Amino acid sequence: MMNYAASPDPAENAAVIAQALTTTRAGRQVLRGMDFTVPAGQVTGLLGPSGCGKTTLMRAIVGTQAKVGGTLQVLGRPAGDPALRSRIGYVTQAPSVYDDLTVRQNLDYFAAVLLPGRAHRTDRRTAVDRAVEDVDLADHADVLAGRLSGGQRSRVSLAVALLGTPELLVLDEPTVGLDPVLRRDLWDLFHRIATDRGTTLLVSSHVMDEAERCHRLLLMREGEILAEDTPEALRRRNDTATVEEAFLHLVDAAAARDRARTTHTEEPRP
Ligand SMILES: Nc1ncnc2c1ncn2[C@@H]1O[C@H](COP(=O)(O)OP(=O)(O)OP(=O)(O)O)[C@@H](O)[C@H]1O
Repeated sequence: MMNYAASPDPAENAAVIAQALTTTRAGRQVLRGMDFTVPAGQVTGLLGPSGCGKTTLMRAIVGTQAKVGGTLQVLGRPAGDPALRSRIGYVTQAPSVYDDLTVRQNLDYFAAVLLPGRAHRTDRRTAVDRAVEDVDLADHADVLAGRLSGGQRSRVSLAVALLGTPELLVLDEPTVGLDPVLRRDLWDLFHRIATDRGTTLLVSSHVMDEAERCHRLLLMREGEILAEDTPEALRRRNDTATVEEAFLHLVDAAAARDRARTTHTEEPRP
């Protein structure tokens, strides 16, 4: 079983602090009063079944989600504060790259937005070279993005997010559809980014074996936090061999509580 060292008190040095966080989408409550922290400089996994609200939560953190209630502090500022824009990298599920540009041209384009002007020419080139190396696409730098595999295109998106050397990197299911070797390589990259640069990573997934690769986990179900802890502590506390079993145990317990609550509410008065 993998164990990554994590600091003992995540709240002490938190990149994200949420209190009573709520939001609605299309009139439906999607986040239902969430309290959690994301420790700085670590890889935190956001795991939960499809539709539980992972993307919505990430959108709230990066400041693109409307109608967010409660308190949400990101890198010491309220979520959505314009000063946070250059400090956060966000990679959505759909790779945002231009198919008719090469990998390098895509990165040059985004680098020009981040670091405009002749004065930044050298910085732009350095940032693009480093991002291409980071995601291991140096051999494909001159290939059109439209001719890349799905995994390679996801890595171009990640390279774009790395260009601005963000303090917080929010990655929405970055390993979906990738083969096991690429998934392992990407997770190694996430850890290198956290260790070498002190970057905070929040990575969503619904693949439970990826949970074991995180320093810390936020387990979600139906817009609520089921558990927030290290993989090791979750296994130990639930007396299970894997995080997946711990998660299922917690889901069953939460479902039983919901059922009991419903039955109780429906009982006729004497
Ligand atoms: N654009 C939208 N308008 C209205 N409701 C939405 C929209 N996008 C998502 N929802 C609803 O919000 C809820 C949470 O969706 P969200 O995409 O955050 O879940 P998720 O956990 O990221 O799912 P997945 O793992 O499938 O990506 C779902 O019930 C979904 O139907």
